[in-house]
Amino acid sequence: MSNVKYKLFLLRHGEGAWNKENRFCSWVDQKLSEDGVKEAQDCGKLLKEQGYKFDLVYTSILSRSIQTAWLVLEAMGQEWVPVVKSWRLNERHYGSLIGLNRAEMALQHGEEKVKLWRRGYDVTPPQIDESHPYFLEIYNDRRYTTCDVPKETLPRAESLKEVLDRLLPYWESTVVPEIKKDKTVLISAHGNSCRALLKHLEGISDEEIANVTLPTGIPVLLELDENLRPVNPRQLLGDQAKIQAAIKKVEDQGKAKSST
Ligand SMILES: O=C(OP(=O)(O)O)[C@H](O)COP(=O)(O)O
Repeated sequence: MSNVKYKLFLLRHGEGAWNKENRFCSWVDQKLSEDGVKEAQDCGKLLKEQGYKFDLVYTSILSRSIQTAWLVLEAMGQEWVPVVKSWRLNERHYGSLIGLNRAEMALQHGEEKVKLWRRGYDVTPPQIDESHPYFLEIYNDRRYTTCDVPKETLPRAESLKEVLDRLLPYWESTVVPEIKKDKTVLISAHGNSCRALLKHLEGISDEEIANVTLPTGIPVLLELDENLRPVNPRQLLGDQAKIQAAIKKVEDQGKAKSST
């Protein structure tokens, strides 16, 4: 359409080891699985075939989003494109749920409760504390001394709303000015940081955002007007039947099932 001024790409990283194991990964720094590497490479190939060219890539400071960005750029032959990282694009902090298996949680607490924890817009899970098995691994990691806030003030659990609250200042101050310089931007981030940004850009209601699911490794193209408002519906690029199956798989992760 004629009033499309900017193209923005959002991408949830390729599958990580804990996506496969159906565990809440969040701020634990899992690498991509073998399938996840392939998803990222396939994503890069698709974007290359379709002729897209990036000027700037933003990632979180979690390895799976950075690795995905590298693999996409490599497959596109655009390795030189600058990559900028911020904790503000990190996955939602799942608090004390980190490391737990979703299907087992559904067995213990019921599928509705797990759905609420996963998709309730303003629902913050219980905070992580020092007794949690992954607390030290997260908060003793040197990357969290490099953030634009003191380590002590970093979140200990977040709702999707709180993700948007920490992401929005970065979006406005850092990403938007680059887009307005006509740069084609790829944001290689996470299921929930991308959902938070989509909610903001598309004006999705608190209720409706619960029904938006992003599969791993599938680029989302947003066509925006000069005020960065979407002009056309978002496009998930690739084989639509496969994309629908991948969305269903993510939604089904919260169904009750014993992992033994
Ligand atoms: O780490 C996570 O997402 P990510 O794989 O996009 O980084 C979360 O565990 C996503 O879980 P959810 O789909 O239950 O919100």
